[in-house]
Amino acid sequence: MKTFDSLFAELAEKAASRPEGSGTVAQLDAGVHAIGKKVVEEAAEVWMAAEHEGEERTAEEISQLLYHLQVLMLARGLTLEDVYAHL
Ligand SMILES: N=c1c2ncn([C@@H]3O[C@H](COP(=O)(O)OP(=O)(O)OP(=O)(O)O)[C@@H](O)[C@H]3O)c2ncn1[C@@H]1O[C@H](COP(=O)(O)O)[C@@H](O)[C@H]1O
Repeated sequence: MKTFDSLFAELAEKAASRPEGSGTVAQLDAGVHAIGKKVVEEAAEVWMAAEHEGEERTAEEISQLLYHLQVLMLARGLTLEDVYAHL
């Protein structure tokens, strides 16, 4: 099963190798402003799912929020250690 750390490693590799058709590369090219909007959008979807939908939908929305947070980290050149230092 994919984990937060293994997804980040996968996304970092995509950012470096820039494979054709990668949504992550497209997001990174769109920039911090666009990625930030996706983070806010996904956060709202997490909130709505948690209030009005079931566990499965809520978990799915949370996974999407985690993904977009990781893309934002990469766009800003942050590592997992940079974030974990504050946990
Ligand atoms: N885990 C994810 C992931 N979670 C969410 N997303 C993106 O976030 C979107 C979800 O947003 P919504 O559900 O709001 O759908 P939407 O509004 O129709 O999406 P958009 O039109 O805004 O793209 C999806 O369409 C994906 O673009 C993800 N995109 C990629 N991954 C994983 O990241 C890795 C690299 O992916 P690529 O860079 O695409 O190869 C792979 O392992 C993927 O499984």
